[in-house]
Amino acid sequence: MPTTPAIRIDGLRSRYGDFEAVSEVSFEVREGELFALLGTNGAGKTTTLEIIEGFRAAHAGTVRVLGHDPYRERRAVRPSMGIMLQEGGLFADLTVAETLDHWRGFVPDPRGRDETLGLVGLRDRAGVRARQLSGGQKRRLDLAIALLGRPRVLFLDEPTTGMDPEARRATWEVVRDLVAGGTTVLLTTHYLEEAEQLADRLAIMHRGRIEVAGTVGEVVAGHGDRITFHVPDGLGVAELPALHGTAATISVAGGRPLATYALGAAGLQAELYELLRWADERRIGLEGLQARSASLEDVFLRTAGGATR
Ligand SMILES: Nc1ncnc2c1ncn2[C@@H]1O[C@H](COP(=O)(O)OP(=O)(O)OP(=O)(O)O)[C@@H](O)[C@H]1O
Repeated sequence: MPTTPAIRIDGLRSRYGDFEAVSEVSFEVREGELFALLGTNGAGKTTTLEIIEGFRAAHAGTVRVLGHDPYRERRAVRPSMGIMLQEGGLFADLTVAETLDHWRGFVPDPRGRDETLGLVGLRDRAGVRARQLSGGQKRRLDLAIALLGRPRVLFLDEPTTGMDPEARRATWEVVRDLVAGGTTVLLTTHYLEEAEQLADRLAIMHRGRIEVAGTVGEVVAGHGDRITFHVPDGLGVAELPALHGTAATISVAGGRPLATYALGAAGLQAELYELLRWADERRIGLEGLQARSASLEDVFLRTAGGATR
């Protein structure tokens, strides 16, 4: 049975003066799913998020969070929302415990302080002042503040920026547990691996519009396969073969030229066979040879380059 989406955006537009930062954006976030909003710099993610959070009015279109207009019916919906601000809630001289105590005062029936610190792995930092925390620990304290009200809908704006890989993975576990417990999450991130790890569905924005949306599988489908290898020493780029008519593009990886074939319809097996036969006949070893499906990063880079338009 279809349920009402937790977030529904339809035909959203937003302008700064004459400049349209968000143009006709529509998407839904279902109750209990994690939806990732990705995009190039300046794509309009923050503007979209601020409108959904109720901080900014839309110029056109409809926005509903749990069935309410988050700007006009703020009081009805705000208690159900958790917003992870970018260090907005931290006071340099308050300890971690004092920071949470301060914010607990604004939330009806808040989550316990120790429980919240335990959730984000900051229990052993309770007595440390905010200004003495590392960048990643500050982000975890921002997350703790957002979780105090046991939100039904949680907004995470680049939640793991500044975290080391271990802290990032620990935060992903926290977020996974929240989603497993029924929390709806809208995430923005520049880390594509984060979206691949966490998102049930995602959208990629570019220049104010959503260019592609769906599950990771749906988004990468139709973007073909990739074959890559290091261009052998002494071989000119012009000497590389075209595989079923597709020429290699050259980038630099590890200080060496890397050949990439973005393949289409012929299929990976046939094109790989053609390449290996070519190399065999010339007794050339293909170092670092990889054959794989398109990744989210491939789709993102194509979107950023305008290739999907
Ligand atoms: N207050 C403002 N006044 C004028 N233009 C703005 C303002 N805020 C944002 N913009 C412009 O609107 C566009 C969208 O900005 P937004 O911050 O929403 O993008 P973003 O996707 O969050 O970018 P990033 O990933 O770089 O944070 C950009 O071109 C930006 O320069």
